[in-house]
Amino acid sequence: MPREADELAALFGDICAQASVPVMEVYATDFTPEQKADRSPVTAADKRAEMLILDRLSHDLPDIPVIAEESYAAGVRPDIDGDFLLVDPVDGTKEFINKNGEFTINIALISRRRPVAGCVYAPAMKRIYIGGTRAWAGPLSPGETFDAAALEPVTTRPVPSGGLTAVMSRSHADQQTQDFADRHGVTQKVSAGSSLKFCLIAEGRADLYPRFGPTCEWDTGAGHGVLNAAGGCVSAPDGSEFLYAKSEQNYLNGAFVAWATPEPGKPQG
Ligand SMILES: Nc1ncnc2c1ncn2[C@@H]1O[C@H](COP(=O)(O)O)[C@@H](OP(=O)(O)O)[C@H]1O
Ligand SMILES: [Mg+2]
Repeated sequence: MPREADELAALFGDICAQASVPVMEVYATDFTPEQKADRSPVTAADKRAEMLILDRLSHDLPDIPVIAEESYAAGVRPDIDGDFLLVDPVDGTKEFINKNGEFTINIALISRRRPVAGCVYAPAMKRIYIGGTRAWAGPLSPGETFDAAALEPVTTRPVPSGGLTAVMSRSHADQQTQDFADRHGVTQKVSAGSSLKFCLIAEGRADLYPRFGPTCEWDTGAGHGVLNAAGGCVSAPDGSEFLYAKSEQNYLNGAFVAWATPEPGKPQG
């Protein structure tokens, strides 16, 4: 469904743009974070943006079930038996709370256990990424109308002769991740919050993103979709496929590595 994937990515862009309004309203206040049952933080922004996104999706794509971070935490668990949507209304909640701007709004479509369309929007950084058959990125201020025609195509970069740049979690970096980078020719390490890490590779500003700490499918689906469309891939550290729809393990991901190349660990010359 090539064209459809691009249309869906643009639809997700439009919905993320709209969802940025409540997110940035809360961001501008002295909000108080709460703790979820798993002790991870949540704010009014996550809840308000997720309600808006779910409203739009139920109207625009009524037949596709949705797994959304906050609803899932509250016990909403639709049966998945085919295509489904993943929603993370504020990925990088810690970055949101720390007010460093590195948080994103994420929507992805998963088909046959793989992302086929996605949008990652970083409203505080005023940048949006969408991916379907190809990937595009561009400036977008919170509350501005989304216009797919205003975006530029983005692609991953060939291996730089000076060594690889790895992008890693700002809040969840660990020794295993550092070791993987050191074993794979990384000469520069950059920290970033949220799904922006996939997007930095997608637009040719980094070469890999190793992640050994836990994430959930809604944290990765949209960024993974953008990266695939830009010419990269995501795999398990041993090179095996990184798949979605892991309902039996509560959509929890295992370790993965995002690469700038279409095959894991095979840098282009
Ligand atoms: N113990 C844990 N279990 C599941 N996911 C975790 C986790 N610790 C961190 N994460 C995930 O890592 C994401 C943040 O990644 P990063 O540190 O790269 O920005 C979080 O997204 P949220 O901020 O949406 O909760 C959260 O889902
Ligand atoms: Mg998240």
